[in-house]
Amino acid sequence: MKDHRLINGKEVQQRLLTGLRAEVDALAATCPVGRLVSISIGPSPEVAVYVRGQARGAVAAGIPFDEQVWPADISQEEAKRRIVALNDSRDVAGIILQRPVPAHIHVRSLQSAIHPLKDVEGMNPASIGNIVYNDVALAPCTAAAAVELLRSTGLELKGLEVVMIGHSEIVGKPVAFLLMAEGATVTVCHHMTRNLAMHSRRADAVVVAVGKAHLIGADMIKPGAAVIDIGINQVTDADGKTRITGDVDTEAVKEVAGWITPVPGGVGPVTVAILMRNALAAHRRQMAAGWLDH
Ligand SMILES: NC(=O)C1=CN([C@@H]2O[C@H](COP(=O)(O)OP(=O)(O)OC[C@H]3O[C@@H](n4cnc5c(N)ncnc54)[C@H](OP(=O)(O)O)[C@@H]3O)[C@@H](O)[C@H]2O)C=CC1
Ligand SMILES: Nc1nc(=O)c2c([nH]1)NC[C@@H]1CN(c3ccc(C(=O)N[C@@H](CCC(=O)O)C(=O)O)cc3)C=[N+]21
Repeated sequence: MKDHRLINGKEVQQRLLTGLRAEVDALAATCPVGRLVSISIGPSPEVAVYVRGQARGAVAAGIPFDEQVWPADISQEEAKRRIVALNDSRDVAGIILQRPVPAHIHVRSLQSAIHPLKDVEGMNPASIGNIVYNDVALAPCTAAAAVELLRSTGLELKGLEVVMIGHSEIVGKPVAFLLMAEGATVTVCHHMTRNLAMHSRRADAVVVAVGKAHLIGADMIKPGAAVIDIGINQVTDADGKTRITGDVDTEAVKEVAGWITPVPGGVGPVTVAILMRNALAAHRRQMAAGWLDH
């Protein structure tokens, strides 16, 4: 039997991608969407899983996907030069720089080199700044995915008491800003928070992005609350097999929560769909700015 407490991220992904496909197809005759360029620097297994998902999502959305893997020993200057060339290419709709990058690369400097109109991850400081002004069309993908999943519960976001656990630049902070823009009351917790459970137990919705398996147990969640689990952790079972799990003890929390996103099959697939939505939004902004003939 289907468990209605478990939110199906794949279904949300498909719904988003189907809608995008219609919009992308409608543009094909007048001003077709350019390619989405994925940049990985050196090989990385974490990134490979994500990029595979992106390539599949791009096919479903009808957006050309250009997967580039730059040498692990590329210099900062050469990487920046290549990004600037992509900024200037008319047939590039968007650029995503996959993290992590090798230690000698200054990731923030490279993110700043991506033009804000092509910044599909919303990680350029100018893009992050837009979010503070409630201009949320190009928000960091994972943060936007968490909000989309919360929306899919049907809960009224206005006035919702949300606890965000984790305050990184790529996830926790943007989630807090996006939810504030929706009218939620947001508490942000992190590793210096004195009593995490005291905060999380009060919340109508808990969003978790920490990177610690089983951080959130059933005693930390108010009955009926929504739980959005962003964490990705590799764990080894008793039989020696490795698998991916989130930050939430899903089996236990599902007994008290009203809704919960599983890992895998929750936030991850929706993140991919949001990246495609951002690519289309970037394309439309370039059209509006007069960068493309149409
Ligand atoms: N599904 C997806 O699309 C994505 C998933 N992820 C996953 O989400 C997780 C978080 O990623 P990211 O934000 O980049 O990670 P970071 O390591 O940058 O941030 C982790 C955050 O958790 C906080 N924290 C650490 N320990 C605790 C604790 N015991 N209690 C409360 N807060 C704590 C840290 O606070 P402080 O800084 O104060 O130490 C920090 O703000 C990871 O598992 C990552 O793999 C990330 C990106 C995309
Ligand atoms: N600049 C940047 N932005 C990111 O957002 C970013 C990044 N770099 N580097 C790597 C991490 C990781 N990440 C994932 C997103 C989706 C899945 C995903 O779709 N996972 C599937 C599982 C896929 C499978 O196992 O084949 C799921 O959860 O169901 C996984 C991982 C984004 N990250």
